Parts: sequence; C-alpha cells; structure tokens
Amino acid sequence: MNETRSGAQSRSDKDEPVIRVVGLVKRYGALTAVDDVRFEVRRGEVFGLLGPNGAGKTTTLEMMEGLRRPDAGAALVAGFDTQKELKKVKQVIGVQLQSTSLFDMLKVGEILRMYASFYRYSVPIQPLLQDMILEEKKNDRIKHLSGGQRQRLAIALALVNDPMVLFLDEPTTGLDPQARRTLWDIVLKLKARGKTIVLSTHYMDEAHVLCDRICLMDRGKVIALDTPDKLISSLQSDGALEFRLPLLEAVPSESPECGEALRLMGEVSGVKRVERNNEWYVLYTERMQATLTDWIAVAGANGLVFADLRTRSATLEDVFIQMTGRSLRES
Ligand SMILES: Nc1ncnc2c1ncn2[C@@H]1O[C@H](COP(=O)(O)OP(=O)(O)OP(=O)(O)O)[C@@H](O)[C@H]1O
Repeated sequence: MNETRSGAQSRSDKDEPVIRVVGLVKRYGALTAVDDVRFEVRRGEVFGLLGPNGAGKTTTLEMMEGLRRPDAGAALVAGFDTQKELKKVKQVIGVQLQSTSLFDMLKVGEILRMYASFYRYSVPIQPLLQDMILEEKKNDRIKHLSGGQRQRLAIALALVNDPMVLFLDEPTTGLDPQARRTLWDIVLKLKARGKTIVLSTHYMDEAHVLCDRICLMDRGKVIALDTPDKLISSLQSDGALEFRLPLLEAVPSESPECGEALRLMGEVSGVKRVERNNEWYVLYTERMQATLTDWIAVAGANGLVFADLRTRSATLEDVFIQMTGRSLRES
C-alpha cells in the first residue's frame, strides 16, 4: 500500500484529533437511538465502538460518515463538518458498510477499477489486492467469493481513494474464526501504516485485540471510554472464579437458600463482587489464590457442592456486565 497522501488535505493540525463527535443525537419516533454521544478520535489510532445489538453503533458511524443526518450535534472529520462539507469529508474517508451489496457478476479486479475511476486520486490496484489477500481472486466473479473474501473486498473498495480515516462497521460479523483472524491482521497492518480506523463490533475479544481505545455503548449512550486495559482495571478485580452449584440450579436468585449462598460467596476472601449468570456463579477477585482456597473451605463448611470450577482473567464483557447488569450477548 502507498504512503498516505490524505494528510495534505486535512484542515486539522498534526496533534489535533482527526475526528470530533460533539453531542450527536438521533431519534426514531419515541426511540433515542443515539443520545448525546461525544468523543474524539486521535490520528493513527484504532478506535472501537463496542456494544450489543441495537446500542447505536451503526447509527453513530453513519452520522460520522455523513450518511445519516443527526437530530442534534455534529461530527467533524479532519476538521470538516459531515453535514456542511460532505464533499470534502468523502475525500478523506473510506467506508465499509455492515452489508455491502456488490455487483455479483463483476470480477474482483473490475469492481476495484470501477471504484478507482470515481476518484481523482486512487491507489494502484495490484498492491491493494495483495494487501487484502485477494490477488488470486482478481479474475473471479464476486458471486464466487467466500464471506471473508467479500469482506476483504469491501475493505479494499473503502481503501481505493487512500483515505485518511477508514470506517469498518462490524467487519467480522458472520465470519468463521480463521477469516476473522485474517481480517484482524489486515486491520493491524493498516494501523501500522498510519491509518486512523474507527470500527464497530459486538465482539469483546475483537475490540480488545484491535482497539487502542474503546467507546463502550449501550442503549444509545456512551457508558465508558478508555483503553481496553484501563477499562478492565476499572473493575478493581483482575480475575474471575466461576463455578456451578448443581443443587441450586433450578432455584431462583431471590430464594432464601440462594440468597444465603450468594451472601457467603460475597464474604470469601478477596471477593469484590458476585454475579449469577444463569447457572454460573462468578466471584470477581483481585487475589485469586486467597479466593480460591477460601471458597473451597467455605463451600465445604456450608454444604455447597460446586462443579466445573474454573478461573480466568477479567474481560471487557465483565466491564459491560458491571455497568449494565447484562452481558454483551444477551442485551
Ligand atoms: N431507520 C431506522 N428506523 C427506526 N429505528 C431504527 C432505524 N435504524 C436503527 N434503528 C434503531 O436504532 C437503534 C440503534 O440501532 P443501530 O443499528 O445503530 O445499533 P447497533 O449498535 O449498530 O446494532 P447492530 O449491531 O444490530 O447494528 C436500534 O434500536 C434500531 O432498531
């Protein structure tokens, strides 16, 4: 891929944020899909919007791309207002939409050349095909591509004008694990070459691997914004001890029996918080060894028979659960 030439087009200084999102609001009837969202994206970072389905990620992205009109607020990309200066914004951004409908009968090379013809400046096609691992598919019709290849083609199309900022809306949804990892490598490669990337995802592992900073969204609002590590360390517990209690599996959390078990768990050494997630109990701790030994003793002394005991590090999913009481998946 060539050196970016979009820097010269920017109205912003080098240290200025590349994107400013200032109080964006979008309403659909009674629903406020995006509710006073504000953040800044720095030059060269991968910035993630992470949240469950319906959190407002796509609507926020589309307002940043100038594709959707906000009811209030503004988005500025490279200093250009996406509502008032859309032509200039289009010159500095590349957009991969959640579902790109491509012309099935065209060949990969043909569609890339067609997109390139829309711009005054475009990057050479051959290196772009190589970067997206599509070189061998150059003469294949789009209808014969796999899901991962289609996504990579959609990204290639978004890169054809060598944009300063690349927007990726849920780039790996529906892909198999191998195809997801290939796409992650591509995103990291683009970042290493200095692209600013804004992506949305509902996969916390993806956000953790790819993003320098994550804007956690829920029900249209920003609920946290920081680096993945700082978001996790805000939990004040770096580990989680999980197990099932088969004898209490059918017993609701509100019952006295279950309430007593939850109280005992809360008093286990080092435990900061206790969650019940269907049949799983989760003890969040910052002192795993002490918690593990004490829990085994407490369970033994109180006749709590546990199964499938396991330990793990805290994740962004835990951050989301702490802030909303729901998991990213079930929201
Ligand atoms: N054109 C529309 N008309 C009415 N409601 C809409 C429209 N577009 C989005 N919504 C609603 O706005 C909310 C936010 O949707 P949005 O697509 O931005 O969420 P998301 O976080 O991107 O989720 P997903 O991953 O499912 O796309 C949802 O409740 C959605 O149903």
